[in-house]
Amino acid sequence: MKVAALIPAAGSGTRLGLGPKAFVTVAGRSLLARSVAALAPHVAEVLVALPDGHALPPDLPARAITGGATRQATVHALLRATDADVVLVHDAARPFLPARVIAALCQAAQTGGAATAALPVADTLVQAGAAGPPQWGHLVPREGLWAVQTPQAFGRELLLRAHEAAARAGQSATDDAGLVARLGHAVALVPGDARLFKVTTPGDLALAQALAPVWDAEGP
Ligand SMILES: Nc1ccn([C@@H]2O[C@H](COP(=O)(O)OP(=O)(O)OP(=O)(O)O)[C@@H](O)[C@H]2O)c(=O)n1
Ligand SMILES: C[C@](O)(CO)[C@H](O)COP(=O)(O)O
Repeated sequence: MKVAALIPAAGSGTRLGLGPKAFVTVAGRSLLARSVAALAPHVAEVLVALPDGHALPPDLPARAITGGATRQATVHALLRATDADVVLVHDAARPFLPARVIAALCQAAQTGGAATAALPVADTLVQAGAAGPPQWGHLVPREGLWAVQTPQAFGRELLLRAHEAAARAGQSATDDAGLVARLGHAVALVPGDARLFKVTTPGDLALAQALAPVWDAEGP
């Protein structure tokens, strides 16, 4: 059973404001390098999608393709560039990836075909009111709600079928598990980790910079 890691790293990092986010460094190592290093020991190959005109740093154990205009298009291109049986799709923007989560996802995907890291929601959730400055609209019951992370793991053929169905229907999604669920296929929710937060804003980068010394000392 060949397992490949597919790393969408072709985003422009608009919300962070520091250019292509994959190359932003935390404690001397890029977000991309951190994600590749976490995944490489667990898979047969690592495939990275980069922004057009960018090359993979020479020392990374991975090969690269050019990504698409959206994360969904990027993952679709990654799927077409590998012959693996199982794929682990992981955002380069989530640099702190525990080995425990990788192992659990691979197991869940081999058992049921589709799985995602996720965490039960721990905050009170509110839907903001209509127009104007954000105000309390109404409470969203959090019981049974999970926040979806990556990695997400799938049989490659299943995920490719989900992407092709979405492309035919002109449907978009912010992740891959949602596309598979839209086919009616079960997706296991595998307990993720608070450290698997996505570096999206300057505040997230500050958090990553504070965590990196602890993470680098204890290892994944
Ligand atoms: N066309 C795109 C857009 C996003 N991504 C990747 O998808 C992951 C999650 O996306 P996000 O955190 O939104 O990254 P950006 O799109 O770069 O951020 P922003 O939306 O702020 O521009 C990132 O690893 C990003 O590189 C990608 O490969 N191709
Ligand atoms: C895939 C993802 O990380 C799951 O939570 C998330 O949907 C990515 O969203 P983004 O806006 O592309 O960062």
